[in-house]
Amino acid sequence: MPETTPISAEQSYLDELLALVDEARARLNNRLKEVRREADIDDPQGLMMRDREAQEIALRLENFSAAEVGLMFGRIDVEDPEPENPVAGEQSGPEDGDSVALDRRYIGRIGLHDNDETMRTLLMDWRAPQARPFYLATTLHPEGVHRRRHIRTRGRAVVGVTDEALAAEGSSPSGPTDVGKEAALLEAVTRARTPVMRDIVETIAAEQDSIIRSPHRGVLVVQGAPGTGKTAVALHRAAYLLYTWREQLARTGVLIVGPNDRFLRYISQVLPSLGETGVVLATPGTLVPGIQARPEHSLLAREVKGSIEMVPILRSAARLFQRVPEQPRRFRVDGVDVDLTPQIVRSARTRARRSRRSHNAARPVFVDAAVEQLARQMADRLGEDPLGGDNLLSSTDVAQLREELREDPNIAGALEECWPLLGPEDVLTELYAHPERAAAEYDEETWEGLRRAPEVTGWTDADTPLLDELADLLGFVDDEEAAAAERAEWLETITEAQEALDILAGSASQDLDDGFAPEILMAYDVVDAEALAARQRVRDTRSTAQRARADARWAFGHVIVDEAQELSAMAWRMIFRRCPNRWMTLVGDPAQTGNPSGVEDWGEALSPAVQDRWELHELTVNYRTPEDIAQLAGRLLPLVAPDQRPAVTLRRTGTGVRYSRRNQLAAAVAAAAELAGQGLVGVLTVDREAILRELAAAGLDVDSDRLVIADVTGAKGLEFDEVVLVEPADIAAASPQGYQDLYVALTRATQGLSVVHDSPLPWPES
Ligand SMILES: Nc1ncnc2c1ncn2[C@@H]1O[C@H](COP(=O)(O)OP(=O)(O)OP(=O)(O)O)[C@@H](O)[C@H]1O
Repeated sequence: MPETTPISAEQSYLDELLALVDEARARLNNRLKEVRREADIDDPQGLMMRDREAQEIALRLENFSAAEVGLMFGRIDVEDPEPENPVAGEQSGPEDGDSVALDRRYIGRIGLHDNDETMRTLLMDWRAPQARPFYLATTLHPEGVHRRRHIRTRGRAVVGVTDEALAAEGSSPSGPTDVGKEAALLEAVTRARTPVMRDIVETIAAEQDSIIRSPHRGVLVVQGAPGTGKTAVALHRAAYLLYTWREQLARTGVLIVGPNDRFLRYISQVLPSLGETGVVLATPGTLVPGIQARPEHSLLAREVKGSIEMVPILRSAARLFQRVPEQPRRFRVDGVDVDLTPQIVRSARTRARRSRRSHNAARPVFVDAAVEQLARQMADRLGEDPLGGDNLLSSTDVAQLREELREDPNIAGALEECWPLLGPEDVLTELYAHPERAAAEYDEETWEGLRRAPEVTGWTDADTPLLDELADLLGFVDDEEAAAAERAEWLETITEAQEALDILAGSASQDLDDGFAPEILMAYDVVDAEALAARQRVRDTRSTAQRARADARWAFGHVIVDEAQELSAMAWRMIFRRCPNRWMTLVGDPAQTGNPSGVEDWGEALSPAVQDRWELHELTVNYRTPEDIAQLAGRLLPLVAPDQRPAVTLRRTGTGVRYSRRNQLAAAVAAAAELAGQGLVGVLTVDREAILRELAAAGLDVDSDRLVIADVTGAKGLEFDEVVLVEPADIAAASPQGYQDLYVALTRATQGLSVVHDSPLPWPES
């Protein structure tokens, strides 16, 4: 009999768990095959249910695959009066001598139960409340944990265990603390980086855990220096909330907003639960359905368009479409002249504006008021009593006149010119063509920020919040109209389906004549137009995330914003519109604000939406940058955030800070790649295109996914093993937020930093 070691014991346990996973996976695969076989095209309802089931199974299979690596990573023996898995022979007692029962809990990426009727927990999901002591226990505050074990695995093999004695067993508060945790942590933070972020479930720190599991149902702001785990915490909180509030959030969805597409790709696979159907990942530029925004490069445009001043400017831009003609216009209706006078339009406009409805919703008020006055004018002319008595027309006659006026296309056209049905893009296009009209009270610089050459089309991410604001200001076409449109679309679909079937039926006989096997099932054999249309409809039964993404007015159950310091006042309004319940987690660092209209002060940014009803949490430990690089970045702190204290750096050393001349760039990048090995190199510069060309010409593989060449905006929130910083003085000088950008650039490296420059270094001497 080979001797049982802790590693072999844990290996047997892991084997048991993996067998369960394999079994569950086989069952799911079989069920998936069955579901696909059972699909009955004639039963739209059944089809929908099966589609859903297939989707769910696929998701669970994915979750199993994602959780398989590092399935279990920890174990605690913790005091529990009713242990589910009692620790055999260990009824150790505290000092007062009472015996205390211990429960052995294995902690992992997912939860697993025994298959029998006991449903005994074999593996505790890290998000379960009972797993929490694993993260919180320290020698000083053991939280009832007597022993904690960190289990390291590679593939399906256990490769190491580290034990810590926390309470009892002779541990003393003066003894070494958290050694196992530190070993696991050091291994995690020094690991080579890949283009996608890893989860931190094995080593979540207590200060991070309290944010992840915070029961706060309002706005939670998480602030911390670069590398303190803000992104990690935000994503793990999303996973935790999805686990804890599954029902509610599956229906309402969770929105996660990040600064750019590369960042969204970087975080998209951190946790399997983020792949759930209720999670929408978006940048502020993609939040308005149907708009594909490109980045806004003009600093002035970003500053002007992000400012809260845009609210009155947009309002007046929309009002400019509510026009009063200078001259009366005469129309002939039923042989009678009617004059649409400036007074009539002005008074109808006042009535509509006073209704306090949005522009489009107030349009019927405007039309009714104008028609009413035109009808009165017409009645005066038609029904005038030659003897000077009361008007001869009855109220029914006047009502009739109103209808005639309303249906007269010339009058309808004239009223449409005075108060048109508007879309956000109409108004913004007009505003950018003539900013001096709507922003008459502002200066030339503001107009410059708004103006756009007529040949430019499409929108930037600074325009998206304005389009969203306008959608609110103008109002959506009213719901009844929307329902009518949907009905019309539905009928059209049925007609199209019938036509498609007719064509199919025609070509099928052709095909059969051409010698096609008669047993090939033709669409018209199995489905008629109604059923086909119905099928399309059930196919359109989209997931929560799909529906939320397509609906500009979707109210998400929870909203998470990463790099929240980048949001302008207008972007905040857009985000808050999507979260009427104000249950949000906002993570960011004002010292890294690159957007000239971004956040300098949380209170100022949030007060318009929540006053002072928000909670601030701070993260204090930097897990990313080695000490030498952190110290260099720290020299900028007095310039970018004088009130902020630098984070405690977890890592003492990396590969160091190196300096070289500008003409040595290619060599510096090659050396960085050598040092990074399998890891990532980030080249950060103000001129991405030029550097890309230069490095390609020097023979470097610029297409490699291990080499990222980016400006600072494109590197926000990301990290690289080695960073090559090109001409830091240029970054500092490129914008009013140049030092903030430089601070971001200096804090991206997990191992080493290479500074390539001819210009003097822009940071203060130490
Ligand atoms: N408890 C932890 N255990 C192991 N690694 C951690 C832990 N917390 C954070 N990290 C790692 O530290 C790195 C930095 O984390 P993250 O990107 O979340 O920081 P951040 O505060 O968002 O940084 P920035 O402000 O630069 O965007 C990541 O690689 C993350 O996985």
